[in-house]
Amino acid sequence: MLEVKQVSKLYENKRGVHNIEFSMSRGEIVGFLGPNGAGKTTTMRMITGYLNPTKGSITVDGLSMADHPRKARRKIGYLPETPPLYPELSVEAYLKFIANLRDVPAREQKARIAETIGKLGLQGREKQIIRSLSKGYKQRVGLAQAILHKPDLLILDEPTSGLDPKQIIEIRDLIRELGENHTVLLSTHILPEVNAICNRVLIINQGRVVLDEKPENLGSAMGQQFELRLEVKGPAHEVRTELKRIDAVAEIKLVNEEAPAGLPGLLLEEPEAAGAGAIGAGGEAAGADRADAGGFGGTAAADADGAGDAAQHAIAADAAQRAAVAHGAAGTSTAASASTTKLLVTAKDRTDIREDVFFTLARAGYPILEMKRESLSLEDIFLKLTTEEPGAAERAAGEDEEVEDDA
Ligand SMILES: Nc1ncnc2c1ncn2[C@@H]1O[C@H](COP(=O)(O)OP(=O)(O)OP(=O)(O)O)[C@@H](O)[C@H]1O
Repeated sequence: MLEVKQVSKLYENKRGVHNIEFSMSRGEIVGFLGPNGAGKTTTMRMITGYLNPTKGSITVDGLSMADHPRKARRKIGYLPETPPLYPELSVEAYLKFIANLRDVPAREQKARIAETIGKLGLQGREKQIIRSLSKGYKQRVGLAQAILHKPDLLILDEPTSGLDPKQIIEIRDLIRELGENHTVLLSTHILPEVNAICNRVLIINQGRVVLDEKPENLGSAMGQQFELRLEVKGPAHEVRTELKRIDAVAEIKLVNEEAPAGLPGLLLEEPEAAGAGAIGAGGEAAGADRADAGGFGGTAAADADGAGDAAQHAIAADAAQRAAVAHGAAGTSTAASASTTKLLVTAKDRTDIREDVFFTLARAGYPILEMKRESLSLEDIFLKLTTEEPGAAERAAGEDEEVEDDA
């Protein structure tokens, strides 16, 4: 549907976009993300034919934007950041104007406008002057002008920017509906919006595409391991021993959720020395030994300033839990939490270990209270990919490309 090949746009100040390349298939809804000034609007304006690329080619449904701009633009509906509305016109008069502008045949215009008004929920507002509409309704009119000529491809530049939460939900629902019949490229700063509507994510930073993935593949694209967060009813050492039997398990960490504020989710390796026998023989004593020995393999967090105290606290808490279990306090509410172990289990080679974990712990008689696959949030990924040394792109652009003025 859309092919963007090695497209660059260089402005006088050398900013712009550099060798952007991606394609979109029919029916896709692609979220286009990037920090301010990354190049989203520049890219969208080139795709819609409002700006000429300095180099590279753009084709829409096989039509080159450079060679057949009029025909190619007819296939595109564009909602710029600020919708091009005429505030003095009524909704109906404005859409009639747009229908003429976009060569909608005169005999079809009335029905087409009525259909579009229905689709965008603008019934009852046909005669209303655009100036008097709320921002959400103005945005609906903006979307109406973008789809009136029945384009295949919709380019929407921050369509929910400046709307209140209710309007955001309404416009999002509309976009999702439009996505059933259109291919959509949608720029936004609202990351949950991408999770809510898009089936692909494109991240641009300093004028370059830095990620192009389906949401479900984001974790592995970022080199994320297969990790499970578990809450198991059973003593830590035994649970850990059972999990170690699984070949595909690479690492098991106990999760301390009682760390002081500022050190959330500190992870502690359980010391090998604390054997099941010792606990069975006298939980309190075994726990106390562990605390004294301070034997834990900390993560980076545990090495941080002040983490030593947190680790001691965690080990003492764990010792108390074990003591409670050993003293037969099971059945009380304290004991219920005391017999629960929280762990983070990492698999070898990104193997899906969920079934193995389930059956292993079930066979051993340790019920899993909660099992959750860890996943990187889009926010984490966005920050990771877009936090770069400022000016790097400009320097790179200056090295290999010539400067051109805005078209
Ligand atoms: N007409 C122009 N002349 C010179 N530089 C420009 C022009 N338009 C954009 N730029 C520069 O090109 C870069 C990309 O801008 P663009 O507006 O495409 O970013 P964006 O990702 O849409 O940002 P935002 O999220 O803030 O809307 C920026 O550094 C911007 O300053």
